Amino acid sequence: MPAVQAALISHDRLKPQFVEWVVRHRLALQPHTLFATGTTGGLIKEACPELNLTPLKSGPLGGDQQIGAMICEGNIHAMFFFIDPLTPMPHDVDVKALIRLTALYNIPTALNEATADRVIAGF
Ligand SMILES: O=C(CO)COP(=O)(O)O
Repeated sequence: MPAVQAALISHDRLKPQFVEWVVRHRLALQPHTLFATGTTGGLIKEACPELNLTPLKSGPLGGDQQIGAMICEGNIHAMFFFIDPLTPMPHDVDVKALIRLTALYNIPTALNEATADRVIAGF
């Protein structure tokens, strides 16, 4: 697959699982330009400093909306977002809006590990 710009995001409870997933797939991710919400991005940078990753704002502070704006502008081509379906979030509306935009713009979107494994297989 030609180089894509991908978004990497995880809610707190899934962050250990998500970072492990990124480490496992770092060779597949390496050629691509990656953007992440703030806390997720910081953890990925610690685990895989070789990745070309730009952290944005933390999700609750507008990071999901930043990713959504990039999708609208055609600058995100895939999203890996381990969502937590069991924890209420203050920025739930931002999460919903982001997922809506991935549907609207037909962006390959992985909301759990099983889907992420299949989407990354196409990279
Ligand atoms: O809350 C998030 C996505 O909704 C993730 O944000 P952080 O990566 O800053 O924790």
